[in-house]
Amino acid sequence: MVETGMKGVGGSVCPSPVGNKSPNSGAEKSPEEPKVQFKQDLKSVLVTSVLNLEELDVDLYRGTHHWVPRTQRLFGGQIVGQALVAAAKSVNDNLYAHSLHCYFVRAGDPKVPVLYQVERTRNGRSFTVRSVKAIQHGQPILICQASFQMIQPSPLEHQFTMPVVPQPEDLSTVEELIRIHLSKPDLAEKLRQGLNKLLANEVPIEIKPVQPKLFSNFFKAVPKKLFWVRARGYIGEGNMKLHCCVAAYVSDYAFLDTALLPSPKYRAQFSASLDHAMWFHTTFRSDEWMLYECESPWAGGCRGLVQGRLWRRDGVLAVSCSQEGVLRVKLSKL
Ligand SMILES: CC(C)(COP(=O)(O)OP(=O)(O)OC[C@H]1O[C@@H](n2cnc3c(N)ncnc32)[C@H](O)[C@@H]1OP(=O)(O)O)[C@@H](O)C(=O)NCCC(=O)NCCSC(=O)CCC(=O)O
Repeated sequence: MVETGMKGVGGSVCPSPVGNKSPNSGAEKSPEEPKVQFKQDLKSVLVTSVLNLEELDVDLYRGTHHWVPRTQRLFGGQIVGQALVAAAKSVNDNLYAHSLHCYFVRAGDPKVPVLYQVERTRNGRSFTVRSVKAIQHGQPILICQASFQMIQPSPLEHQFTMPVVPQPEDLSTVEELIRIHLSKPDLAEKLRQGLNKLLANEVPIEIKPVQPKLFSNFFKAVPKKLFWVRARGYIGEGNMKLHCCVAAYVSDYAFLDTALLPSPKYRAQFSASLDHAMWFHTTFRSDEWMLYECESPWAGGCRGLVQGRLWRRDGVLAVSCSQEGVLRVKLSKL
């Protein structure tokens, strides 16, 4: 088990009802991840800092920020991840998050920490529910309900099939793709500045787009994108509660802009997630590559709906997500 310093977010791996049976096991085996030395040495900042909440009182925690988006409002994934950490601290070790539902009701202020107040809504025989309020300046910025369940195997099991895509070893990271763009001598200066800003970002997530073209948002496309994603640094096996909190962080990144893909002539003037829901199906490692399959079935009324699936690379559906966001757009000059 990983030593996280996170009381209550420890525990063993969750053998969930959907189980650990890999659709790919016994058939084609995924190539083993090469042991990259720095990844083993460098513990994920998500574990050491972002999700390492300070306990102020019973069911009251304080969280600080690591990376703040250029919008200068707190990253939604950080707030959801921290809220889930706070909720998980108040449940028994034999209970695992299976879902959460959140509303982002105010922009988070990066200048001050966030307080997380947990209400023990109900303890049941199988299911336990917690409500968490994330507070800044005396007012809620996020309300979150998280539900936990004890391990209950069931004969009822099915899942969709994971899309067939190139393996992460055969794809470039976002940073590598940006450097390729930057090496082009005819690159517009404004775009160069924007790309350099992106490179300077210290997002604790690594991404390898399956369709790199779509990440530039210049091409009209169906509202669907796929990318491999993992937390930067080492987290390790064994702490499933922590991996769920990291997945909550990761799942909000580059999610909502899936709704912009069919309309490349517009760019978002104001975009923010309004709500976020997640369902955790089985065990996974958030510091290992997972395929994020994002699609947007609908956009309208200055809002976009996005749905996502996080696949383990052995073909197991690990997490499902949904989000609606506000999207106020203007004609793009590029
Ligand atoms: C969504 C809102 C903004 C609610 O919208 P409201 O319109 O009620 O709020 P508001 O404060 O009155 O307005 C917010 C901004 O929208 C503008 N605005 C409001 N109504 C408008 C209208 N009808 N037409 C044009 N603009 C309008 C306001 O002028 C203001 O712009 P100005 O600001 O220019 O004055 C709020 O609930 C909120 O901030 N929630 C938190 C959302 C959030 O932070 N989510 C997580 C981060 S998002 C994220 O992490 C995604 C990450 C990713 O995609 O990678």
